Amino acid sequence: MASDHPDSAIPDAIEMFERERERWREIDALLRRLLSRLTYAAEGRNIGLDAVLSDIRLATRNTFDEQRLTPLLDALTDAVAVLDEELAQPSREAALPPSPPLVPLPQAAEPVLDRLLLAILDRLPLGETAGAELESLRQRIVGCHDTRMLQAHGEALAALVARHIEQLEEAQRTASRLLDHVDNELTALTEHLDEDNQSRNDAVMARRELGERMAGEMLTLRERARTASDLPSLQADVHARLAAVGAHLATLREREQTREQAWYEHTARMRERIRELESSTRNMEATLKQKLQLADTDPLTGLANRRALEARMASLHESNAPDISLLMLDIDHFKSINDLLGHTAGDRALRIVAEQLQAALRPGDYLARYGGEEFVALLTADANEAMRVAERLRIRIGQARFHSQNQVVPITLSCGIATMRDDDTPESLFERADQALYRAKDNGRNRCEAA
Ligand SMILES: Nc1nc2c(ncn2[C@@H]2O[C@H](COP(=O)(O)OP(=O)(O)OP(=O)(O)O)[C@@H](O)[C@H]2O)c(=O)[nH]1
Repeated sequence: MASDHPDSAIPDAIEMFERERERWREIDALLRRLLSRLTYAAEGRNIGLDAVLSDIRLATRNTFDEQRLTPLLDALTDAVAVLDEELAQPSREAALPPSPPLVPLPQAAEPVLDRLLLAILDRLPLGETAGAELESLRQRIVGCHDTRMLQAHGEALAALVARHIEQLEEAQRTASRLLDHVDNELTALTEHLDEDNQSRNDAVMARRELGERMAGEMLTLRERARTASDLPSLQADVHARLAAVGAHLATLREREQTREQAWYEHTARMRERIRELESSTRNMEATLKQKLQLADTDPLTGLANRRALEARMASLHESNAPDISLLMLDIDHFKSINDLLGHTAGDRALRIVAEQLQAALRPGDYLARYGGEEFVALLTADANEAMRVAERLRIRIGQARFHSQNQVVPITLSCGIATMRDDDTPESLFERADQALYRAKDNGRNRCEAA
């Protein structure tokens, strides 16, 4: 989580970018493995197609090499077109060179692939910009059982991940540039202080030099007074010496004034630079705070997202806070709301549920959107109190009037509740609440079950 201390905002942000980049790299690797499996799954239909699939596997083994992939994708399209033609004209089969026997796809392969892609999608942190694209991809994957289409969706997902990694790297480069800027300004400030010190040392030396000269003049005068034979020549000598001392003083004053003037100008310039530095640091801090906050916020509902929730659970666990209960709240049959009323209405329903839940909780309680149509509330409450709160939330959502296409759409939710035990970790607490939620679903939905 971001610290409020200004000194740590930049390192926190850089650390966050590093973590995010690592996560996206893992996803990137996962997608490449997935793509590789997809190509294996599609093999055995046509020699040409097999060759292209093998090349695609090689081209994506370590990274997505766009330059190599683009011609391969064209070749893939051609190979698939040939395959389509072969399938459409079985009578030509005899004239074609013998193909290896068709290896039937395992029955479970396609549904597994679409579930696998959906599982990856669910694990992706939905940034504000990627969110809409990912959701549209989700819609295309749901219910799709065509291996080739799934492969194309996998590639689209991979491209999106690659773009996101690029954006993260750019954000990290920006933070580094800002750090360099601060570093340069601080170096300039240190140099100014060094110069200032030097100038003070010079002034001290000049004063010491004047003191020594005055002492010399006084010594000479005293000697002249002792050996002087007549008063007029002594007077003339005293005047001459005093004039010399006066000249020394005037030179020193002039030098001091010049030095002082230079010092004022230099200091004014430095003050200006410090003001600029403060202002750019403030802007930078605000931008980074905003970025950190966005990284912890679900763009659709404005609630904390899964990442923020996990951090919150970890810190509650570390602090040994007593009486922590976790409520896992899942909207019932949400898919049918999407299917019947459309995705936009589904989004609106999610926002309304989020508002209703937030309004029904106490200020100290913590609410997050865990993903999809699932919300999590963290309460300071024992098991009995947690059940009361969960029931209150369930009833409130059941009574909320959600309107779409001139009809009232009933929305209910099911809830699983777990209260932290001594031997619990954040994961086990979550797991127990999840199991209780499944029981609530199995037992008919629109109900709460405690672990
Ligand atoms: N509109 C919208 N739909 C979403 C979003 N995130 C996930 N979904 C959809 O939520 C639906 C969840 O469906 P399921 O997991 O089958 O669950 P359900 O229909 O609520 O059924 P039960 O939980 O068993 O009662 C899927 O259709 C997802 O596409 C979102 O941000 N907006």
